[in-house]
Amino acid sequence: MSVLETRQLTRTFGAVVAANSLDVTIQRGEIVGVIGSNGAGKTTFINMVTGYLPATSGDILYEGRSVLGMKPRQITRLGLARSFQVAQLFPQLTVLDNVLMALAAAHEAQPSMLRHFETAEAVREARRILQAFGVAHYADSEASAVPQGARKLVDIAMALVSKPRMLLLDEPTSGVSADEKFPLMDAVMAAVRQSGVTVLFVEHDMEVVERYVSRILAFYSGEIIADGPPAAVLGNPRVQELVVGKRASAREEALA
Ligand SMILES: Nc1ncnc2c1ncn2[C@@H]1O[C@H](COP(=O)(O)OP(=O)(O)OP(=O)(O)O)[C@@H](O)[C@H]1O
Repeated sequence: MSVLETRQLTRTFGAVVAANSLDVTIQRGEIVGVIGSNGAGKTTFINMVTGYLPATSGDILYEGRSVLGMKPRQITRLGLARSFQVAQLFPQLTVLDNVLMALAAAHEAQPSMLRHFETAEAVREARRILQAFGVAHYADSEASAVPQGARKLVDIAMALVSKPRMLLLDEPTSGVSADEKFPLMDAVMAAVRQSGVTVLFVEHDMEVVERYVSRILAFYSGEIIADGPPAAVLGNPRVQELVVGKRASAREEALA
């Protein structure tokens, strides 16, 4: 059985068709990269699948069950977690306390019960998670004082504490320096392999995509114009013209 399946999934914003009848099937254990130029519909797709944006029409099946119309929390509880383009940490709390909060949320604790998640066992589990992501040395630092790459890792670690079976990452390397991006992705992938979670991530950096994924979905103007192994998709002339080329020229313009 597939982990995720969308059927004719569509979202419009007025006259803009941000997702046009998307049929996507993701199998267990796949690591899938989603690429596309600005405005191609990547975030719209992730937001619909995770319940942050209602679909205009179509269906979304997670492990064979429709999650259409469910709230983000309900979808997370079913085992489909996500991280955001900007790390969603409580800046004044320490990194350890952020992970403890995520552990409490994963157990659906009420605020009055949060104290129960500061047990020696919970702290040990939180430290183990930080260790798995290579950021244990930041455990007692305030989240706002931690470098961007490490903050992103903590954010992704927090998405994994609920032990999801599928993880959606929106631009894990955005805002991260060139030096940090491969160590960050190595740490994420090591943790992902350990947990066996299926991953789909949006990524603008083709070097990152090529290195870490087994399959690419290329979006353009709300449609998927190519779907397959990295070499085939990145070598596809339409992808080169409409996705890779556009990104390269946008970068050149920005540098000019
Ligand atoms: N809330 C909204 N209201 C109106 N239009 C929207 C809204 N969200 C997205 N759109 C439009 O839908 C289209 C797809 O946008 P989306 O953000 O999904 O693209 P993207 O591929 O994630 O782009 P980026 O790489 O810039 O994040 C764009 O034309 C965008 O302007």
